[in-house]
Amino acid sequence: MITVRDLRAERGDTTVLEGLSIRIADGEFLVVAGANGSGKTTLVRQFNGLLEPESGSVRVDGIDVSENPVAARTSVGMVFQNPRDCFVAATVGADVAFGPENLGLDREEIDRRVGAALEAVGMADRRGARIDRLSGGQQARVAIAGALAMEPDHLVLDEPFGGLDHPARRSVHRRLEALSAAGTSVIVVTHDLGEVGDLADRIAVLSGGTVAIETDSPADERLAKFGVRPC
Ligand SMILES: Nc1ncnc2c1ncn2[C@@H]1O[C@H](COP(=O)(O)OP(=O)(O)OP(=O)(O)O)[C@@H](O)[C@H]1O
Repeated sequence: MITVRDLRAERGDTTVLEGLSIRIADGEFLVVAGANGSGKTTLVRQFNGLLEPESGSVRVDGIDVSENPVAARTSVGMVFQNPRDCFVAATVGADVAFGPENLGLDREEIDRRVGAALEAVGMADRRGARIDRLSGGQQARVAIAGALAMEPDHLVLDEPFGGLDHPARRSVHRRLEALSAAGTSVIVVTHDLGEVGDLADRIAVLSGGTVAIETDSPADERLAKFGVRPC
């Protein structure tokens, strides 16, 4: 469970979020939507301590993120908008294996996780490929595979599907759906609901620094008023 209470967050000298509270249950598939600049990235980066609240609290599985960011980073996996900055190895397989290796898992388990994660993003046949020779969309898929291979309790994806073609998107969506059904909370940030809206248990729309509306339907007519494209 991720619990945000009365969060106030600033970027530079601007207050981006104020009085924001939300609970994300284990196994919930939550879409965080809202117009550009509404604070979606600012919110989710609090979940693993990349940003800290000015006031209020963020707790992951009962542990305050400010007090124990290491615990939060272990249990909250995150895929960023610009994956290019996040690669740590030269080849696809080595990069996806990096996280599981740091968890101290044995080689067999690491291989299983890397194989399953690359399969989920349609890159199983590119394990030995050099990352700097991949297209932007392929790099985005490797970044998603890296987070999947960690098998975190909570998985946050911030605008992850932009560069992905339709088969890759569908495959990743299926994997996210399965993870959520198995108890992982999945949080997807977007301003364009597309197909992901149909997967969501809940869509939370940020506006005015807080959660302006919550709905379980991507067809909810109120969404358009907040700069969210329904499909
Ligand atoms: N490093 C920064 N320094 C100052 N202001 C920032 C910084 N990063 C973001 N902001 C501002 O904070 C506000 C919220 O940004 P944030 O990235 O959280 O919004 P978002 O909803 O994720 O936007 P988008 O849909 O464009 O990705 C914006 O007004 C933005 O200009």
